[in-house]
Amino acid sequence: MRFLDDRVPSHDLTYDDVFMVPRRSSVGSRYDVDLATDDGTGTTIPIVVANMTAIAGKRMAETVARRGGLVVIPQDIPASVVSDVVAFVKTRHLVLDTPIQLRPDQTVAEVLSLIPKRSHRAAVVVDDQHRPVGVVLEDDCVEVDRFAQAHQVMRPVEVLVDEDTEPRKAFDALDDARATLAVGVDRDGRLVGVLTRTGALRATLYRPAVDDTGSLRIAAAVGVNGDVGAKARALLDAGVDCLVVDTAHGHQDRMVEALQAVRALDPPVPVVAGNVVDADGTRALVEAGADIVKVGVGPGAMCTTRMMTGVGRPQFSAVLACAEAAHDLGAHVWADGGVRHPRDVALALAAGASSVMIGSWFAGTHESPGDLLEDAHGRPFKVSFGMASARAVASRTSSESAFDRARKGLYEEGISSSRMYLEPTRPGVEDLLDQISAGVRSACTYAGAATLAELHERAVVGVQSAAGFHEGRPLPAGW
Ligand SMILES: NC(=O)C1=CN([C@@H]2O[C@H](COP(=O)(O)OP(=O)(O)OC[C@H]3O[C@@H](n4cnc5c(N)ncnc54)[C@H](OP(=O)(O)O)[C@@H]3O)[C@@H](O)[C@H]2O)C=CC1
Ligand SMILES: Nc1nc2c(ncn2[C@@H]2O[C@H](COP(=O)(O)O)[C@@H](O)[C@H]2O)c(=O)[nH]1
Ligand SMILES: [K+]
Repeated sequence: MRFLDDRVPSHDLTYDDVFMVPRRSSVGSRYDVDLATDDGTGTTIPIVVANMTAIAGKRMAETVARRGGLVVIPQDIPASVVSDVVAFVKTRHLVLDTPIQLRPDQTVAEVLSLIPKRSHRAAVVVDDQHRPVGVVLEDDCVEVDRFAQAHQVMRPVEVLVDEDTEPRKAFDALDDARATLAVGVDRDGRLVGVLTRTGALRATLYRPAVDDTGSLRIAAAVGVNGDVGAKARALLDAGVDCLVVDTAHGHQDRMVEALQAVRALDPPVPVVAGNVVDADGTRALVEAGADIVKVGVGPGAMCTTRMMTGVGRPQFSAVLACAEAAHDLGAHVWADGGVRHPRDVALALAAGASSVMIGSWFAGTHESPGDLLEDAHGRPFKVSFGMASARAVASRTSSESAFDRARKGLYEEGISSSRMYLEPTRPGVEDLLDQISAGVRSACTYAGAATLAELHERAVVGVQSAAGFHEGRPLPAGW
């Protein structure tokens, strides 16, 4: 990446401060761009979901890995639960989505509480042999007695496909039948998964992030406190594909010791560590054993660190400086936090990040772990909170004494409760991934890049005023 007309700015920059200029391109189509990363994580799109309890759970993990990204399970989750989550993700189908399954006698009240867990807004009713006997769509439950049972409201399975059916054939079958959901079964007729038309289309556009055995990939985080080696060992035994050693201030002795403990295990997976914002911090973590350095202090939507401490660095400059230092040592960086638009992802990649970590934006989706709530105007939202918020600290320290908990509770650097509204036209994380990958593919062709490495190499970035940023915003309601 270079700055436009080689004018290197004298101050640090955020994503909003910068823009990319188009360059002569020989990349004829946005579909010719390969979004795979080269950082050893095996991802085929440069998106990592942040290790935040309100965001990264098993449903998020399977959905994002199926589209080629990676989800980091937070450090606060008990090891036995992480083990279950990894086992769940590793057994997911690469094309079919995991449906909500109902017994025929489950009530409509239960159905309505479960359906919002899926952006396809449906559930499959199975018999005691696990064979599908019907499908319930949300519309089937309108003005129905809450104690009615699933078998009374379900509709017949309109499109039944073999689990190995080509996505395109499933798409055509759905189109012919004007049906919403194809139900996939194994050779014994037992339910394996479901597919919508959009799901079939996505199966042809994305490549899942899979391990050597063809199972979906997943990452998990450890903090820097306690027996880091033992915790990392447990995560490796559970089968995680990437270890993230995570703390607010990554450039500290305790992090270096934690990385040494992890390295002593000779982990067969990439090790990520952070967070830092400058070349010194990056070099310290790479020298202590990190393959990938996580960059960003303060840009996160739930983060109050900059307001509390004055510490941090505008994220575009932080990524640029850390990526340069990491590349010199043969390592990589993830740009962590502060992403609000697809353009921010493109700019972080242009600055040299191999992947971009997103948290809060994905909190407002069907796949985040929280319950779907509605505000007074009926707008759906989920509650999100920061990992250094009083709420997260209280849960992380629940086994400690009341005194220690109260003491730690004094140091909060995150928001404990925020509403993340679902975008009406993009309520699922896959809708957001579509939007982001479309934006990044397009950015690559504007830069004349067929890969992410070429984007970093070819990008020409200029610095703009607030008016410049403002001009780029769409004006759907005129002015
Ligand atoms: N990217 C960002 O800007 C930030 C991210 N976070 C996220 O919040 C989560 C919790 O992280 P964290 O608060 O580090 O908690 P951790 O549980 O990881 O503990 C951090 C350890 O580092 C010590 N420490 C020393 N200086 C600091 C400091 N300035 N801030 C925080 N800890 C410090 C703490 O000791 P003691 O408590 O005794 O001081 C504690 O032992 C992580 O997921 C982290 O990524 C949090 C803040 C900023
Ligand atoms: N200072 C804090 N930073 C936090 C907290 N919780 C998470 N984070 C950081 O934010 C990113 C995600 O950024 P987003 O803009 O996509 O939400 C995450 O990976 C952490 O580095 C917090 O409580 N305080
Ligand atoms: K912030």
